Amino acid sequence: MSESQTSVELPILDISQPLNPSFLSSLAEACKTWGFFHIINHGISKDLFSKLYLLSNDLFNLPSDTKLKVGPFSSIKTYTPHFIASPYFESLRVSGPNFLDSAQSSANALFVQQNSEFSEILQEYGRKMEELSKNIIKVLLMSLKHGFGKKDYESEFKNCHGYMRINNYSPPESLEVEVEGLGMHTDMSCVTIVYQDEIGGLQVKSKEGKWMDIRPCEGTLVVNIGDMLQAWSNEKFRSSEHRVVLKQPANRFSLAFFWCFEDEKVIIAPDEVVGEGNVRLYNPFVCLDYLKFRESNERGKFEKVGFTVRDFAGIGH
Ligand SMILES: O=C(O)CCC(=O)C(=O)O
Ligand SMILES: [Fe+2]
Repeated sequence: MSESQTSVELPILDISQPLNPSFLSSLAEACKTWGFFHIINHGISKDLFSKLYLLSNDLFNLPSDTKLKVGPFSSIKTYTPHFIASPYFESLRVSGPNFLDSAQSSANALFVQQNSEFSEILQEYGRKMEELSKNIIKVLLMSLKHGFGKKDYESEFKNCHGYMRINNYSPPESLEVEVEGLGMHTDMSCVTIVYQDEIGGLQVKSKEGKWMDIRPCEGTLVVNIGDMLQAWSNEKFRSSEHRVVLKQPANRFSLAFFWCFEDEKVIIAPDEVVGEGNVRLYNPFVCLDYLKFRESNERGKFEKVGFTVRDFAGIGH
Protein backbone atom coordinates (compact mmCIF):
# COMPACT_ATOMS: atom_id res chain seq x y z
CA MET A 1 0.00 0.00 0.00
CA SER A 2 1.48 3.36 -0.99
CA GLU A 3 1.82 6.28 1.43
CA SER A 4 -0.71 8.40 -0.39
CA GLN A 5 -3.40 5.77 -0.75
CA THR A 6 -6.49 6.76 1.13
CA SER A 7 -9.02 4.20 0.05
CA VAL A 8 -8.97 0.58 1.02
CA GLU A 9 -9.20 -2.41 -1.32
CA LEU A 10 -11.51 -4.98 0.18
CA PRO A 11 -12.47 -8.46 -1.01
CA ILE A 12 -15.77 -8.72 -2.86
CA LEU A 13 -17.96 -11.60 -1.81
CA ASP A 14 -20.18 -12.83 -4.66
CA ILE A 15 -22.88 -14.41 -2.57
CA SER A 16 -24.51 -16.02 -5.64
CA GLN A 17 -21.46 -18.18 -6.39
CA PRO A 18 -19.89 -21.22 -4.74
CA LEU A 19 -17.02 -20.24 -2.49
CA ASN A 20 -13.44 -21.21 -3.10
CA PRO A 21 -10.82 -21.70 -0.37
CA SER A 22 -8.53 -18.94 -1.56
CA PHE A 23 -11.36 -16.43 -1.46
CA LEU A 24 -12.32 -17.58 2.02
CA SER A 25 -8.82 -16.97 3.29
CA SER A 26 -8.70 -13.48 1.79
CA LEU A 27 -12.08 -12.80 3.40
CA ALA A 28 -10.83 -14.00 6.80
CA GLU A 29 -7.77 -11.81 6.39
CA ALA A 30 -9.85 -8.73 5.54
CA CYS A 31 -12.16 -9.37 8.50
CA LYS A 32 -9.18 -9.52 10.80
CA THR A 33 -7.39 -6.50 9.37
CA TRP A 34 -10.23 -4.20 8.42
CA GLY A 35 -13.43 -5.77 9.70
CA PHE A 36 -14.97 -4.72 6.37
CA PHE A 37 -15.68 -6.30 2.99
CA HIS A 38 -17.98 -5.86 0.00
CA ILE A 39 -20.80 -8.02 -1.25
CA ILE A 40 -22.32 -8.32 -4.73
CA ASN A 41 -25.17 -10.25 -6.33
CA HIS A 42 -27.03 -9.87 -3.07
CA GLY A 43 -30.41 -10.03 -4.74
CA ILE A 44 -31.56 -6.52 -3.90
CA SER A 45 -32.62 -4.72 -7.04
CA LYS A 46 -31.77 -1.18 -8.07
CA ASP A 47 -35.48 -0.57 -8.16
CA LEU A 48 -35.86 -1.43 -4.47
CA PHE A 49 -33.07 0.98 -3.54
CA SER A 50 -34.68 3.75 -5.61
CA LYS A 51 -37.99 3.20 -3.87
CA LEU A 52 -36.32 3.28 -0.47
CA TYR A 53 -34.53 6.46 -1.46
CA LEU A 54 -37.74 8.20 -2.55
CA LEU A 55 -39.68 7.08 0.51
CA SER A 56 -36.97 8.21 2.84
CA ASN A 57 -36.90 11.59 1.11
CA ASP A 58 -40.62 11.96 1.78
CA LEU A 59 -39.92 11.14 5.38
CA PHE A 60 -36.93 13.40 6.03
CA ASN A 61 -38.55 16.29 4.14
CA LEU A 62 -41.36 16.41 6.69
CA PRO A 63 -41.27 19.40 9.09
CA SER A 64 -39.13 18.87 12.18
CA ASP A 65 -42.03 18.96 14.58
CA THR A 66 -43.79 16.24 12.60
CA LYS A 67 -40.71 14.05 12.71
CA LEU A 68 -40.44 14.64 16.45
CA LYS A 69 -43.78 12.85 16.85
CA VAL A 70 -41.66 9.69 16.70
CA GLY A 71 -38.60 11.32 18.29
CA PRO A 72 -36.70 10.49 21.48
CA PHE A 73 -39.33 12.11 23.72
CA SER A 74 -42.32 10.43 22.09
CA SER A 75 -43.65 7.01 22.95
CA ILE A 76 -42.47 5.55 19.65
CA LYS A 77 -38.83 6.75 19.72
CA THR A 78 -37.83 5.61 16.25
CA TYR A 79 -36.52 8.96 15.01
CA THR A 80 -33.12 10.40 15.96
CA PRO A 81 -33.16 14.13 15.17
CA HIS A 82 -30.24 16.34 14.22
CA PHE A 83 -27.74 17.23 16.96
CA ILE A 84 -27.83 13.87 18.73
CA ALA A 85 -25.23 11.93 16.76
CA SER A 86 -24.13 15.05 14.86
CA PRO A 87 -25.69 18.32 13.62
CA TYR A 88 -25.91 16.85 10.13
CA PHE A 89 -27.34 13.43 10.89
CA GLU A 90 -30.91 12.22 11.33
CA SER A 91 -32.21 8.70 11.26
CA LEU A 92 -35.26 6.47 11.48
CA ARG A 93 -35.11 3.04 13.06
CA VAL A 94 -37.21 0.11 11.82
CA SER A 95 -37.06 -3.04 13.93
CA GLY A 96 -37.48 -6.66 13.00
CA PRO A 97 -38.65 -9.31 12.93
CA ASN A 98 -41.91 -7.57 12.12
CA PHE A 99 -40.57 -4.75 9.96
CA LEU A 100 -44.06 -4.07 8.64
CA ASP A 101 -45.50 -3.28 12.06
CA SER A 102 -42.48 -1.30 13.14
CA ALA A 103 -42.47 0.86 10.00
CA GLN A 104 -46.25 1.21 10.12
CA SER A 105 -46.28 2.57 13.64
CA SER A 106 -43.83 5.30 12.61
CA ALA A 107 -45.73 5.96 9.37
CA ASN A 108 -49.07 6.27 11.17
CA ALA A 109 -47.67 8.97 13.40
CA LEU A 110 -45.80 10.78 10.61
CA PHE A 111 -48.00 10.81 7.55
CA VAL A 112 -51.45 12.29 7.34
CA GLN A 113 -52.47 9.92 4.57
CA GLN A 114 -52.30 6.14 4.79
CA ASN A 115 -48.85 5.23 3.59
CA SER A 116 -48.78 1.47 3.22
CA GLU A 117 -46.10 1.54 0.52
CA PHE A 118 -43.65 2.88 3.08
CA SER A 119 -44.02 -0.07 5.42
CA GLU A 120 -44.33 -2.67 2.69
CA ILE A 121 -41.08 -1.63 1.05
CA LEU A 122 -39.30 -1.56 4.39
CA GLN A 123 -40.62 -4.99 5.16
CA GLU A 124 -39.34 -6.30 1.84
CA TYR A 125 -35.92 -4.80 2.49
CA GLY A 126 -35.83 -6.06 6.08
CA ARG A 127 -36.64 -9.61 5.03
CA LYS A 128 -34.01 -9.59 2.32
CA MET A 129 -31.45 -8.26 4.78
CA GLU A 130 -32.29 -11.03 7.26
CA GLU A 131 -31.66 -13.67 4.61
CA LEU A 132 -28.47 -11.99 3.53
CA SER A 133 -27.24 -11.69 7.13
CA LYS A 134 -27.76 -15.41 7.72
CA ASN A 135 -25.81 -16.23 4.58
CA ILE A 136 -23.04 -13.84 5.51
CA ILE A 137 -22.66 -15.42 8.96
CA LYS A 138 -22.41 -18.86 7.36
CA VAL A 139 -19.71 -17.66 4.98
CA LEU A 140 -17.82 -16.03 7.85
CA LEU A 141 -17.96 -19.26 9.85
CA MET A 142 -16.56 -21.16 6.89
CA SER A 143 -13.76 -18.63 6.59
CA LEU A 144 -12.91 -19.07 10.29
CA LYS A 145 -12.23 -22.74 10.04
CA HIS A 146 -12.58 -25.32 7.33
CA GLY A 147 -15.48 -27.58 8.16
CA PHE A 148 -16.89 -25.14 10.65
CA GLY A 149 -20.42 -25.00 9.56
CA LYS A 150 -24.04 -25.79 9.92
CA LYS A 151 -24.06 -27.22 13.43
CA ASP A 152 -22.15 -24.27 14.87
CA TYR A 153 -24.37 -21.88 13.01
CA GLU A 154 -27.49 -23.50 14.39
CA SER A 155 -26.30 -23.59 17.98
CA GLU A 156 -24.92 -20.06 18.07
CA PHE A 157 -26.70 -17.85 15.56
CA LYS A 158 -30.21 -19.19 15.11
CA ASN A 159 -31.83 -16.59 17.37
CA CYS A 160 -30.20 -13.54 15.83
CA HIS A 161 -32.44 -10.62 14.98
CA GLY A 162 -32.10 -7.47 12.94
CA TYR A 163 -33.02 -3.83 12.86
CA MET A 164 -32.24 -1.07 10.41
CA ARG A 165 -31.57 2.62 10.38
CA ILE A 166 -32.41 4.85 7.46
CA ASN A 167 -29.88 7.65 7.61
CA ASN A 168 -30.02 11.12 6.14
CA TYR A 169 -26.97 13.37 6.17
CA SER A 170 -27.44 17.03 5.37
CA PRO A 171 -24.19 19.00 5.41
CA PRO A 172 -24.14 22.80 5.71
CA GLU A 173 -24.69 24.63 2.42
CA SER A 174 -21.29 26.23 2.43
CA LEU A 175 -18.88 23.48 3.21
CA GLU A 176 -15.29 24.71 3.26
CA VAL A 177 -13.74 21.88 5.18
CA GLU A 178 -15.10 18.38 5.54
CA VAL A 179 -17.34 17.74 8.53
CA GLU A 180 -18.16 14.60 10.44
CA GLY A 181 -21.63 13.38 9.60
CA LEU A 182 -21.34 10.51 12.03
CA GLY A 183 -18.47 10.38 14.49
CA MET A 184 -16.09 7.52 15.08
CA HIS A 185 -17.81 4.46 16.51
CA THR A 186 -17.97 0.70 16.43
CA ASP A 187 -21.22 -1.16 15.77
CA MET A 188 -22.67 -3.33 18.52
CA SER A 189 -23.97 -5.94 16.06
CA CYS A 190 -22.58 -9.25 14.85
CA VAL A 191 -22.53 -7.87 11.31
CA THR A 192 -23.85 -4.67 9.75
CA ILE A 193 -24.83 -4.38 6.09
CA VAL A 194 -24.59 -0.88 4.68
CA TYR A 195 -25.99 0.58 1.53
CA GLN A 196 -24.42 3.95 0.81
CA ASP A 197 -25.41 6.16 -2.10
CA GLU A 198 -22.91 7.54 -4.62
CA ILE A 199 -21.88 10.51 -2.43
CA GLY A 200 -19.50 8.41 -0.34
CA GLY A 201 -17.88 9.40 2.93
CA LEU A 202 -17.77 6.14 4.87
CA GLN A 203 -14.32 5.64 6.36
CA VAL A 204 -12.64 2.91 8.37
CA LYS A 205 -9.73 3.49 10.72
CA SER A 206 -6.68 1.37 10.02
CA LYS A 207 -4.84 -0.31 12.89
CA GLU A 208 -2.21 2.40 12.45
CA GLY A 209 -4.88 5.04 13.01
CA LYS A 210 -5.31 6.30 9.45
CA TRP A 211 -8.76 7.03 8.05
CA MET A 212 -9.37 5.14 4.81
CA ASP A 213 -12.27 5.69 2.41
CA ILE A 214 -14.68 2.91 1.64
CA ARG A 215 -15.70 4.05 -1.79
CA PRO A 216 -19.24 3.50 -2.94
CA CYS A 217 -19.66 1.19 -5.89
CA GLU A 218 -22.92 0.59 -7.69
CA GLY A 219 -24.53 -2.73 -6.96
CA THR A 220 -22.22 -3.30 -4.00
CA LEU A 221 -23.09 -3.41 -0.33
CA VAL A 222 -20.61 -2.91 2.49
CA VAL A 223 -20.46 -5.43 5.33
CA ASN A 224 -18.73 -4.75 8.61
CA ILE A 225 -18.08 -6.79 11.71
CA GLY A 226 -19.58 -5.54 14.98
CA ASP A 227 -18.57 -5.88 18.64
CA MET A 228 -20.63 -9.01 19.28
CA LEU A 229 -18.77 -10.96 16.62
CA GLN A 230 -15.42 -9.51 17.63
CA ALA A 231 -15.95 -10.92 21.13
CA TRP A 232 -17.49 -14.20 19.92
CA SER A 233 -14.60 -14.79 17.49
CA ASN A 234 -12.00 -13.99 20.15
CA GLU A 235 -10.86 -11.16 17.85
CA LYS A 236 -10.33 -13.33 14.80
CA PHE A 237 -12.65 -10.72 13.34
CA ARG A 238 -12.26 -7.04 14.08
CA SER A 239 -15.03 -4.58 14.91
CA SER A 240 -13.39 -1.53 13.39
CA GLU A 241 -13.86 2.08 14.25
CA HIS A 242 -15.55 3.86 11.40
CA ARG A 243 -17.22 7.18 10.67
CA VAL A 244 -18.91 9.18 7.93
CA VAL A 245 -17.38 12.42 6.64
CA LEU A 246 -19.19 14.88 4.42
CA LYS A 247 -16.91 16.39 1.81
CA GLN A 248 -19.39 18.01 -0.52
CA PRO A 249 -22.53 20.05 0.07
CA ALA A 250 -24.85 17.26 -1.03
CA ASN A 251 -27.34 15.22 0.90
CA ARG A 252 -26.23 11.67 1.59
CA PHE A 253 -28.51 8.68 2.07
CA SER A 254 -27.60 5.37 3.64
CA LEU A 255 -29.25 2.27 5.07
CA ALA A 256 -27.60 0.31 7.85
CA PHE A 257 -28.91 -3.11 8.82
CA PHE A 258 -27.67 -4.50 12.13
CA TRP A 259 -27.76 -8.26 12.69
CA CYS A 260 -27.44 -9.02 16.41
CA PHE A 261 -27.44 -11.83 18.93
CA GLU A 262 -30.57 -12.14 21.04
CA ASP A 263 -30.51 -10.09 24.28
CA GLU A 264 -30.30 -13.13 26.58
CA LYS A 265 -27.38 -14.73 24.79
CA VAL A 266 -24.23 -15.31 26.75
CA ILE A 267 -21.40 -14.44 24.41
CA ILE A 268 -18.51 -16.80 24.79
CA ALA A 269 -16.07 -17.80 22.08
CA PRO A 270 -16.32 -21.56 21.42
CA ASP A 271 -13.12 -23.50 22.21
CA GLU A 272 -12.55 -24.37 18.57
CA VAL A 273 -12.74 -20.69 17.66
CA VAL A 274 -10.25 -19.69 20.34
CA GLY A 275 -7.97 -22.50 19.19
CA GLU A 276 -5.66 -24.65 21.26
CA GLY A 277 -2.90 -22.75 22.98
CA ASN A 278 -4.53 -19.35 22.43
CA VAL A 279 -5.69 -17.15 25.25
CA ARG A 280 -9.28 -16.17 25.71
CA LEU A 281 -9.63 -12.42 25.32
CA TYR A 282 -13.10 -11.90 26.80
CA ASN A 283 -14.99 -12.92 29.88
CA PRO A 284 -18.38 -14.39 29.01
CA PHE A 285 -21.10 -11.73 29.07
CA VAL A 286 -24.81 -11.37 28.49
CA CYS A 287 -25.55 -9.48 25.33
CA LEU A 288 -28.13 -7.16 26.86
CA ASP A 289 -25.75 -6.17 29.65
CA TYR A 290 -23.34 -4.91 27.06
CA LEU A 291 -26.05 -3.00 25.20
CA LYS A 292 -27.11 -1.40 28.47
CA PHE A 293 -23.51 -0.53 29.28
CA ARG A 294 -23.29 1.32 26.00
CA GLU A 295 -26.60 3.07 26.48
CA SER A 296 -26.07 4.06 30.08
CA ASN A 297 -22.87 5.86 29.20
CA GLU A 298 -23.35 9.29 27.76
CA ARG A 299 -20.23 8.58 25.73
CA GLY A 300 -21.30 5.08 24.90
CA LYS A 301 -24.65 6.17 23.64
CA PHE A 302 -23.80 6.96 20.13
CA GLU A 303 -21.39 4.11 20.08
CA LYS A 304 -18.43 6.21 21.00
CA VAL A 305 -15.15 4.42 21.30
CA GLY A 306 -13.75 4.05 24.79
CA PHE A 307 -16.91 2.29 25.85
CA THR A 308 -16.89 -0.73 23.63
CA VAL A 309 -16.85 -4.44 24.15
CA ARG A 310 -13.15 -4.58 25.11
CA ASP A 311 -13.68 -2.09 27.89
CA PHE A 312 -16.73 -4.02 28.99
CA ALA A 313 -15.61 -7.65 28.93
CA GLY A 314 -12.04 -7.71 27.66
CA ILE A 315 -9.65 -9.62 29.90
CA GLY A 316 -6.98 -7.27 31.20
CA HIS A 317 -8.97 -4.12 30.41
O1 LIG B 1 -24.00 5.91 6.82
C1 LIG B 1 -23.15 5.05 6.68
O2 LIG B 1 -22.58 4.83 5.62
C2 LIG B 1 -22.71 4.22 7.87
C3 LIG B 1 -23.61 4.35 9.05
C4 LIG B 1 -23.08 3.66 10.25
O3 LIG B 1 -21.91 3.43 10.42
C5 LIG B 1 -24.03 3.26 11.31
O4 LIG B 1 -25.22 3.60 11.21
O5 LIG B 1 -23.60 2.58 12.26
FE1 LIG C 1 -21.63 2.02 12.04
